Amino acid sequence: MNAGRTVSTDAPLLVVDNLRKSFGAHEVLKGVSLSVKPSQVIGLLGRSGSGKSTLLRCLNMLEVPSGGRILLEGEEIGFETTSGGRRRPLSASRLALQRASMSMVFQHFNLWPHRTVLGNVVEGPVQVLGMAREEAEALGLDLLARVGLRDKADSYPIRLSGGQQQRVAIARALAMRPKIMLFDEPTSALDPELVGEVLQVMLDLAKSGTTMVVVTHEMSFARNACDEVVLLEGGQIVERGAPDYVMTQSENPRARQFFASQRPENAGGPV
Ligand SMILES: Nc1ncnc2c1ncn2[C@@H]1O[C@H](COP(=O)(O)OP(=O)(O)OP(=O)(O)O)[C@@H](O)[C@H]1O
Repeated sequence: MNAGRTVSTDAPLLVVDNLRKSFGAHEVLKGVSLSVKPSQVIGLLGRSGSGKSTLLRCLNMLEVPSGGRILLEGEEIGFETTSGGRRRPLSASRLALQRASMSMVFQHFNLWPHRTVLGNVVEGPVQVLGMAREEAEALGLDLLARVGLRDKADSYPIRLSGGQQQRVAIARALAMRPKIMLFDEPTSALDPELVGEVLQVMLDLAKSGTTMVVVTHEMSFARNACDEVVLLEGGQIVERGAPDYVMTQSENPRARQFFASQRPENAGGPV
């Protein structure tokens, strides 16, 4: 257990079962299985090209898996079973609702430049969830306060630093009231001096019980915020477990090699 939180012992919120993904002849995910419990924070680690982003993108169907299943609270993501027992892809509108329950924060924040910060945060709840604008704005202001940007509500993204823009993107993702937050290397496009403020927001979310799956190269964050880290290599999970164990005690040669290759200043200490 990390970040001073209690992870629920409930049934898994998310189950990934034998997930496969190929791009043409290139098999990128070769049967990945994992589960995420409510309030758990899972770190996906591994070398460049090991399949971390592809795995995350498959979770909410930004990439359609080639095989396997993903279940959120027992409901299959992206597919439904007809009354005749046939499995078929979900309609676009139902898929949009499922996606909303697994909000994603990307490396590049992609805020709408012509909308204010608050406008960026409220658009999803209004358009996708059908929330009344007034309610969405109240929620948006609360979430902006949570990421330390309440005073920027009326600013336009261009006036904000990269770190601030990424914090807006986190508020925007939270506004969908997701069951799980997915983070795809949320700090890797930032100047080094802006990384800490984003990691701190993520650490606060972790402490407050947000269920999170995080692809990261930030070893200190993985160590301090994650309940479990999963090491991917060549599209397969080669090690998993508590961060301290996986990062410093595992006897698995691939894990030892991977963590030995990480920069020392990135391998421990505060976020
Ligand atoms: N849309 C795509 N079409 C073809 N190949 C892809 C596509 N997306 C990813 N790949 C390939 O899948 C492999 C895994 O990529 P992925 O981005 O999942 O790795 P990663 O572990 O997240 O790497 P990084 O840390 O560099 O982001 C790579 O060889 C990549 O080129």
